[in-house]
Amino acid sequence: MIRLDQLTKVYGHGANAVTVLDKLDFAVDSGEIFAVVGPSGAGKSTLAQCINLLERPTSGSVVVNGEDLSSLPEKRLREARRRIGTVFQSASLFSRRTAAGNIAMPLEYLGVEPREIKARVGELLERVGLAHRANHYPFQLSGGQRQRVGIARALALRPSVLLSDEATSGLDPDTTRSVVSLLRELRDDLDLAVVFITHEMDTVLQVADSVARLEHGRIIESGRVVDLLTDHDSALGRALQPHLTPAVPEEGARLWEVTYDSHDVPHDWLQRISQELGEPASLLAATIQTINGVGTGRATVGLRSGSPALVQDAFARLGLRAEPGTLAGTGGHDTVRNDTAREDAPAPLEHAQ
Ligand SMILES: Nc1ncnc2c1ncn2[C@@H]1O[C@H](COP(=O)(O)OP(=O)(O)OP(=O)(O)O)[C@@H](O)[C@H]1O
Repeated sequence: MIRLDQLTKVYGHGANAVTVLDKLDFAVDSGEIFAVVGPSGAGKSTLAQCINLLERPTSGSVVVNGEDLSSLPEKRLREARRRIGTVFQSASLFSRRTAAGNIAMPLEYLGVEPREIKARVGELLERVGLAHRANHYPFQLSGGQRQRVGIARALALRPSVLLSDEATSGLDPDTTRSVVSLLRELRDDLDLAVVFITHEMDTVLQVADSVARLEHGRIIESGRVVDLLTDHDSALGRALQPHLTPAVPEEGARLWEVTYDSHDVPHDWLQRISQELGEPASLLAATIQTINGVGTGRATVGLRSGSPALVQDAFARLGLRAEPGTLAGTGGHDTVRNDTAREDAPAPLEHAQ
């Protein structure tokens, strides 16, 4: 497991000092994927460099399996760094080395026996599904395959922590899904603590067990993904939901924005709402998914019922929260970058597309 205690990074001195990371605290257990999301300039790259100790924190500590790595002298630090494997954006492979040659590099630096290197590299290629590409050079591999080589290289020294620094940024959606599913497999099979740094909200939902939002060097909200998604008051939970554009309801119907407000919502809730209110409920938009066995999501529903209190009570009895909606749609955002604008300024009805 990895723990950050009051991790702070200040660049510059005196009047020129800039606090880029400000007393960050979080812990990631073995077998857990913890995402850190944040807009450009939030401090994500600096955080990645402090976690793998390419940068020394100004204060605070990075503790891996109980040992404070940030206070180690340089020589011992080199050894301790092996406990953290890093996957970078675009894999950062050496173009003159084959896939196998890239994966072998950390082992070669350590002076591991060639026979042992060969066996370990073979095992790692197999592990990431690239045994048939061992002798291909990076330019002969797809973006997703290069990223798999990067992951295999990061695992070469059997780390207990895997740091993914924007590893899926720039990949197409299918490739992202396949890299994410590999990371989840590795989390389970190798019991890794994975720190997944990204600016892509969509990917967080696919990969993470927990998530923290970093802004201006501070964690402003964090929690288990499933808890955030079922917490109506969570800005991060809302930002994690895909954006929805509801269909236009039939005349006279009122829009309701419905969110899962409990871990225990029946699958047939729409039917039950219709039965309870004695009228058809039209589903105008919905994004519903199961995360760790818990149903989460949001929907836009059209209803003619007159009494808002009656409608809200009916939804509440099923573990759902209903608020009067607008045609501007519900939901979150593809990336962190644009969501402040959307949250602060929901489009009025007449501007709906
Ligand atoms: N060596 C440095 N000296 C001074 N300021 C720095 C240094 N490195 C980063 N910063 C500042 O720290 C802040 C955070 O930068 P960082 O690159 O960590 O953000 P980021 O979230 O990774 O952004 P992006 O997503 O755009 O890469 C920025 O304001 C940046 O200008």
